[in-house]
Amino acid sequence: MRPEARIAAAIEVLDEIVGGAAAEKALTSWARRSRFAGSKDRAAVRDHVYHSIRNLSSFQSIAGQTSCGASGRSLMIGACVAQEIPLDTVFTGERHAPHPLTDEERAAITAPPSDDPDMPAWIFESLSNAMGHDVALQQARALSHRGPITLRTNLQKTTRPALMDRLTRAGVDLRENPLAEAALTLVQDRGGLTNLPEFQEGLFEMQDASSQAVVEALDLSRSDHILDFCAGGGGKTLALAARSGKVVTAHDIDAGRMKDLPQRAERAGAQVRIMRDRAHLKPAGFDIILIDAPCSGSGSWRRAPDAKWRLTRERLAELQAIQRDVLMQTVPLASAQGRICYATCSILAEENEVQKDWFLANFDGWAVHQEHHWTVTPDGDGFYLVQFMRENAFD
Ligand SMILES: C[S@@+](CC[C@H](N)C(=O)[O-])C[C@H]1O[C@@H](n2cnc3c(N)ncnc32)[C@H](O)[C@@H]1O
Repeated sequence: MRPEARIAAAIEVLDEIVGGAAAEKALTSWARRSRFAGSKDRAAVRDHVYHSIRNLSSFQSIAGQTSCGASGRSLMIGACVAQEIPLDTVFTGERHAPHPLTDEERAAITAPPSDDPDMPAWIFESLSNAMGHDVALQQARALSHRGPITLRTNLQKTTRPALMDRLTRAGVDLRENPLAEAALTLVQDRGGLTNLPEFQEGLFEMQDASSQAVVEALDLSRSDHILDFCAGGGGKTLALAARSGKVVTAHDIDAGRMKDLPQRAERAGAQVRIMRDRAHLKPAGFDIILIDAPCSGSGSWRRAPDAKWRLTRERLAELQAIQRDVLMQTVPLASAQGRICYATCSILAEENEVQKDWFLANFDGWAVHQEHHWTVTPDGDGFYLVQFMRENAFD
């Protein structure tokens, strides 16, 4: 496909997304009906689409439109202006290119805004209240860029330098990521990593560096019984198992999410015990309980940018209620010295500090052992971790 045809395809997909379709679904259905598109075309259309959703408000404003009146065409006009792509070379109307700009469209174009947070106003206000306007704007702008692609070296099977050496010889351009000791981040974007023999041998998993850093922040050395209470696909379960060398119990309310975990654990050489039924988890039986809580995902909105435009106050309140429920459920499972480690991939105080304060106010005898924030940076996503411990268990 020519560059203009890829932009026309992005316009088509974006129209579906602003009409309410989920971004991944809209891209998949476009790819299905566009058999002529090769892998590079699909990647290029995807890049256009994700970049436009991340910057939806800015690009709409360049095209002289509001966020409410978003359309694929105005978004791509804004995207081209922002990237200094001459509009007349793209909007030509020839073959599969989008049709030329009308006089009205041309007259509506304005300069790119410098301080648009590109998120709903109520969310930006909440971020600003928690971290101050300038930091909030810096975080919002960080979310408008593409996120890094990072691998986690399986330290049970190899070392980071050894893996880096093998992958470099296989043509993968990587850098050591300072956020986590097992993290290697792609310098040059490329797909197909999970087809490499190194992946099949279990030498690495795909995992954001902040997710890895959360696991690295936990002291697993004196913890024999480790529970990943919201295991999902098991990314953190495997990291916990690799780091501790111990059996990790994995649970999730939606057991279906853990369906690939046995196979992933086998590939990694990790010892994972899956517990589908919460009633079978041993009371007072765990020294480390990781809660990788369901959340807005605001710290990783670079990867799922439509989520930031869809989050509502009501949904956030629902998530907070679920997070509190999960915290409550884990208290009876913690051993006398046990730690409850509550994490979110969110930068919203409502899901982080507010939940910490709620826990401390509602559970007597518990205190904060450690608290960490990871902001959205070129190295990793935004994450939060607070570790609670019984006051009488402090050394
Ligand atoms: C952020 S995801 C976990 C991601 C996973 N830890 C990983 O690293 O790949 C949150 C998970 O919490 C699960 N969850 C939601 N409510 C829960 C509950 N009450 N008890 C246990 N798990 C729950 C969801 O099904 C979802 O898989």
